[in-house]
Amino acid sequence: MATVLGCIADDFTGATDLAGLLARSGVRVSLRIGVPDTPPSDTAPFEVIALKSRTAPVAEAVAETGRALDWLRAAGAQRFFWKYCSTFDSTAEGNIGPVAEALMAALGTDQTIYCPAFPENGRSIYMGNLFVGEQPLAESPMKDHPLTPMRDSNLMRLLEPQVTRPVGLANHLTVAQGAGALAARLDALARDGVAHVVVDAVADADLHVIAEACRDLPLMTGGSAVAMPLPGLYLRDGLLAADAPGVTVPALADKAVVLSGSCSAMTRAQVATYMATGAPAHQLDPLHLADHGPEAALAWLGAQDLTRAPLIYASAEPAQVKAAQDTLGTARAGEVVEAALAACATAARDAGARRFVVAGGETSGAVTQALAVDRLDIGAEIAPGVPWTFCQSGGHPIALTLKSGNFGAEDFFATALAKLDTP
Ligand SMILES: Nc1ncnc2c1ncn2[C@@H]1O[C@H](COP(=O)(O)OP(=O)(O)O)[C@@H](O)[C@H]1O
Ligand SMILES: O=C(O)[C@@H](O)C(=O)COP(=O)(O)O
Repeated sequence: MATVLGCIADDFTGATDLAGLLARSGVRVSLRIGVPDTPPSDTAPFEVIALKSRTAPVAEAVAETGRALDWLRAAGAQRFFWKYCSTFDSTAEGNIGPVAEALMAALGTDQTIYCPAFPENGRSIYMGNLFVGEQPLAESPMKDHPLTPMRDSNLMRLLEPQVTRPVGLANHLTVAQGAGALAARLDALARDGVAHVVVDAVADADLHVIAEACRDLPLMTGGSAVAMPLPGLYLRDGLLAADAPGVTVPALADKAVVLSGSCSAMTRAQVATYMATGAPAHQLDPLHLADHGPEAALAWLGAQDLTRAPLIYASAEPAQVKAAQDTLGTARAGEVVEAALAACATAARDAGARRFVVAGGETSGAVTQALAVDRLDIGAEIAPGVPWTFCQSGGHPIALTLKSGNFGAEDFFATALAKLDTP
């Protein structure tokens, strides 16, 4: 089926987040890991390409996104969505703005919108300022993010240094008046030459207004939530067949593994909660891994009953992470952990595991690559923004969930595994 909306996401967990919200509609969503080497075939109405471009050099991110755009156009898409983090993770150089401008140039469009709001996960925008729960972005834990510390909460000020053309705002007073008022505001801003429009949203109802007003723009940009109403609107517009088939959940053996490389506060709580259920667990120590490799972890895993879904985790308190980073360097500490979790993933698969719960964005990249997964079908959501996905690895059908560090409730791991049996 020709693709109706072509989406490009700047990281893997963000891509499954977007795909999961689109799949709430029941319409088939397909997610490609990286830009496919082959021309489009067996395409879905919603195609998402997951890139690992959030912190890549700007030129690299722009080039990779351009390749993704070309592939999605070949798949038939005429409308496009650029997905970045709901906390607007970026630096003064990019990559949100430069990629958006490059996409706009390629699509020949003079205006796009920016809406990272995700009310279900506590992200809202008012008068152009982004909030995480009740805290302005710059006062939230995101101020200390290791790669993209967010030290300003104002999206216009964050975006301005990243783009060459004027930035403006469509504020909540306009959005509250409905799609017609928002469309009129966007037109007025376009007449004034404003290319980049931040749009306020504090609730899902605002996202519906925005999607309604912007659904025919060549390019929309934002977090996952503003794309969520699009399938329903496209169905209404006749762009999508109502009987578009959903994803078929494969029959999977119940052997499972949980792999956690995220050190976020929420993931640490999820690790503790899962261990409290009595699940077998093994902690990775980056210093040990740097000297001896993952053999001890692999030996532990090899002795486990995979029907009990053992947990292997490196998740640690900030002081422990800092100690490992001080000794090994930040990059090396991350690499040894990611390599070990990747090795555990393939070992678990070879031992019969068919269900994988993975916590952490970088971790998800490492595990997905090790499992040589190139395409995911999107299934049921476990928590807002975290779906089960289905794919092939090593000739076997497997289920994989890639959880962003900040997402999910404390019982996420057990809930995820239970959900596969009760769709
Ligand atoms: N104990 C640890 N010490 C140092 N680095 C760690 C430790 N545990 C995990 N890491 C690394 O921290 C990074 C966590 O990033 P990521 O997987 O993206 O999680 P999140 O989504 O929470 O940001 C990974 O590179 C991981 O390998
Ligand atoms: O929009 C979001 O918050 C997520 O989809 C996302 O991008 C997550 O990134 P990580 O926290 O780095 O996994």
